[in-house]
Amino acid sequence: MMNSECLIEIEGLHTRFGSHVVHEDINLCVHRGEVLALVGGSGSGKTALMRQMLGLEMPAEGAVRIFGEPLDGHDRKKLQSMRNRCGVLFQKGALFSALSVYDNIALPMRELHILDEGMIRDLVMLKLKMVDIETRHASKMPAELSGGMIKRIALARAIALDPELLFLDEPTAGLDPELSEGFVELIRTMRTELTLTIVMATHDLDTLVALSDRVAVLADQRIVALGGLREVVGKTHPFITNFFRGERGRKALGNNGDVL
Ligand SMILES: Nc1ncnc2c1ncn2[C@@H]1O[C@H](COP(=O)(O)OP(=O)(O)OP(=O)(O)O)[C@@H](O)[C@H]1O
Repeated sequence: MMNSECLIEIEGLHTRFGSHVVHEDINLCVHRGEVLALVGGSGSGKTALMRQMLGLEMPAEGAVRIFGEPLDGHDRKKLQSMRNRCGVLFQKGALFSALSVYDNIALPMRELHILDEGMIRDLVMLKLKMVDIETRHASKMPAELSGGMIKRIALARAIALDPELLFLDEPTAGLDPELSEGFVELIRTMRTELTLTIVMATHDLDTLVALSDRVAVLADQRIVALGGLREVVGKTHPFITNFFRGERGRKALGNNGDVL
């Protein structure tokens, strides 16, 4: 049974690319208001799963519902209106290089065709403030910006339409530890201010510890563990042991593997 408490619900999902099986029988409920982290080895299908949650790709088998509605069988307009309730910060293509900071953030607003330029201007400036970027940078091009600024501006674009649901693919990849910490803090603030539900893929344990309420571990084409960090760390799957119990894990979780 589909559960009304689930902002995203996945039932019996299979993903295949030709003969390559990526997911087999994935079942998952993302609760409203939670931060759910997807972890798994490279190629375990974290990005593919998020793309299917957004309806950018369709599963070979199974069903995905977001906001209580199935993703298949909709016309483009309906699908677009569901996507407008989602913000996306994907690893690749964080910003359009040919557009200024201002135009990058304004783009999703303009695509709605209901806001006038004055209103868009106010909203762009507000979003820049929310991500701690001074408005004087609005006319800059992405090539003139540091990696940390690009992430913040990409986040400003992701929240341009005040989404309920935010997808983050490796949000702190490519940032040094200090910038990464600042960015995580920003996401935490944003989460509270905007009462967001977040689905995030990450390899970074510090990000995972700082942000996630629950963790879903993808391995062997399935979700092999799902729960709070403490619960997941206690499981004995080889991926989990390697991922959480190495030197990196001890640093992020504390010497005893304690997450608190
Ligand atoms: N459109 C596609 N066509 C063919 N194969 C694909 C496609 N998208 C993903 N794959 C394959 O599916 C598998 C899962 O890819 P995905 O990018 O979801 O993994 P991931 O867990 O996000 O990996 P990473 O941590 O490296 O980003 C990979 O083997 C990838 O090559």
